[in-house]
Amino acid sequence: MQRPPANTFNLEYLHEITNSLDEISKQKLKGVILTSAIPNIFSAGLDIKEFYKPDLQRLENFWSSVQDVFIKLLDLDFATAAAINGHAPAAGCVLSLSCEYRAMVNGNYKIGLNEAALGIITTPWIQAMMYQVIPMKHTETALTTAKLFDVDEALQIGLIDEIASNKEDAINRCKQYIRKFDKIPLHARALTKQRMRQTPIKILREQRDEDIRMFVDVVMNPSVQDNLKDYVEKLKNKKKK
Ligand SMILES: CC/C=C\C/C=C\C/C=C\C/C=C/C(=O)SCCNC(=O)CCNC(=O)[C@H](O)C(C)(C)COP(=O)(O)OP(=O)(O)OC[C@H]1O[C@@H](n2cnc3c(N)ncnc32)[C@H](O)[C@@H]1OP(=O)(O)O
Repeated sequence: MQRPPANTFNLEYLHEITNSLDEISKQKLKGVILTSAIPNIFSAGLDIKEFYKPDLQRLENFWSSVQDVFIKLLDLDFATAAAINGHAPAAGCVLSLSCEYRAMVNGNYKIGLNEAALGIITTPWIQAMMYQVIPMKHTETALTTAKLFDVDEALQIGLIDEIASNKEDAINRCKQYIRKFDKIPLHARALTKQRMRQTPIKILREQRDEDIRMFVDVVMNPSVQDNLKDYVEKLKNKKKK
């Protein structure tokens, strides 16, 4: 990913990712590694500008495009791994959860689902992605407290699989993970993976319209917009301090 300054997902970038995923799906790949070309930031999640004082039509398109990306990512036949070379809050974390394996570079980085701190809530399919990786009880506490884990905590709780010394090491560990499937028939691997992930995939496929409606309702709530205003201000003012 290379969308400076923070690899945030806006509508256009989501379309680019969808197109890339469509393109790679046609190829006979062994696996895919997601990483960032931006030092210290894997992805800062959704672009807050998309849902602070939004245009309604664009907001609906935006969430529908978020759904497209994650339906495709969760469903990829081949192995997926994330070399997390920096912060991965919110949708940055969700992106890594869509992969089967996560190696995170050691450093003063945070990963987790902090949506509640913005006054928004995680959708059921995102919750399912989290509790398929870490236990339900930890998921509930992490989501309700908007917990961002440091690298050691993330390993301890199982949110990441390994700690890497740098980006290259993280990518190598991802490659090693992908090589594990060299002798496994692709079809069996893909079907097993898709069955294991059927909860978020099913919710995404069968409740798309309802999910968009809930997203729009939550985001357009005046108190949520007030929270987002404060959050955007806080992000802007960080630099001035
Ligand atoms: C039933 C369900 C119904 C409804 C559901 C509702 C919602 C859907 C739920 C969940 C989906 C996911 C949501 C999200 O992803 S929301 C986004 C959350 N992201 C964050 O909170 C991260 C915010 N950013 C940071 O904390 C820091 O930037 C970070 C630690 C990542 C990096 O810090 P660093 O000091 O290295 O850089 P900064 O100077 O802070 O940032 C650089 C630059 O980037 C801008 N920035 C950062 N993050 C965002 C963002 N998410 N959106 C837009 N812009 C962002 C930041 O302002 C700086 O800009 P500039 O000053 O112009 O350089």
